[in-house]
Amino acid sequence: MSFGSRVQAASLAYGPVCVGIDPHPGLLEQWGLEDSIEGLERFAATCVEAFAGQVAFVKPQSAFFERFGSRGVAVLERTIADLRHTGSLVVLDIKRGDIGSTAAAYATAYLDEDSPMAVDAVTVSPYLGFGTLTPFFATAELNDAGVFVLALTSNPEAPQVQHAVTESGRTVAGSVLAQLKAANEGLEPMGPLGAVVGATIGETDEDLDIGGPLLIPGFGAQGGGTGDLDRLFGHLPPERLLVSTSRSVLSAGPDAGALRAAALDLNEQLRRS
Ligand SMILES: O=C(O)c1cc(=O)[nH]c(=O)n1[C@@H]1O[C@H](COP(=O)(O)O)[C@@H](O)[C@H]1O
Repeated sequence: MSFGSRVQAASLAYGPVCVGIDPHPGLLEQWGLEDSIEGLERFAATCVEAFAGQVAFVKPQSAFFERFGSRGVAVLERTIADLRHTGSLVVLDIKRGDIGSTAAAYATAYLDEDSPMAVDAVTVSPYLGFGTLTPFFATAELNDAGVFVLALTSNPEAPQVQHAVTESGRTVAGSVLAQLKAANEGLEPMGPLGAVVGATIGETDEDLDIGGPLLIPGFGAQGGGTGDLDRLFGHLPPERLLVSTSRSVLSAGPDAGALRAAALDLNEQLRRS
């Protein structure tokens, strides 16, 4: 089943919420856990218990695992294995991007089903040139996986690069979005190539109708709300929108039931709005 079909099915079944698994030092403390490998293991296992098969999308943030070295990466690997094929799609947040030959190695590491770290989709950065992402797209296609390309990110520093105007007269973000749209063209119910567009970007004239999924961070802790979602994305099919939030759901922990309830409540709220 294509990634686009899987996104549509998961979103229709559960709603648009993508819960970020970000074992942030502040959250570990809030959950009464040590900022240690044992704390990380407990945090990740609780997230699996709370969210696996309960929400459409989960997005582990690799950085918070990598900071514990190889043992942290081993926890990430186990977390991915426990989350996959439960009904929830795993979007691994790695924001990788490099020259083509190295990009091919990253693509194999995360999108080849034979890899121990294989996931349903990854986040990538286009700032070495959109063409360097080709190995990610090719490996995704072979494995029915997806790729989310940074376009209009949620952080306040983003416009400096993303709003810059290119030789074509388009902005950098507009150029990324246009290339994704061209690559997704004709694919139903949507193509496998997504864009990252923050809920916090304010107004935009860019064409967000790329024929693929949008990963929408910045909802909750970074200030994005339902009004922003309606204004920016209300014209798009809802099953293409992955509303990503980490801290605002995770702060309901450490009880797995309370975490699950927070995610399900948010899905209800977004479905109604
Ligand atoms: O790709 C992302 O998920 C992402 C893109 C972006 O533009 N902004 C952004 O905050 N993120 C990630 O989304 C998560 C934000 O978490 P909260 O602000 O706690 O909801 C972090 O893991 C960020 O790395």
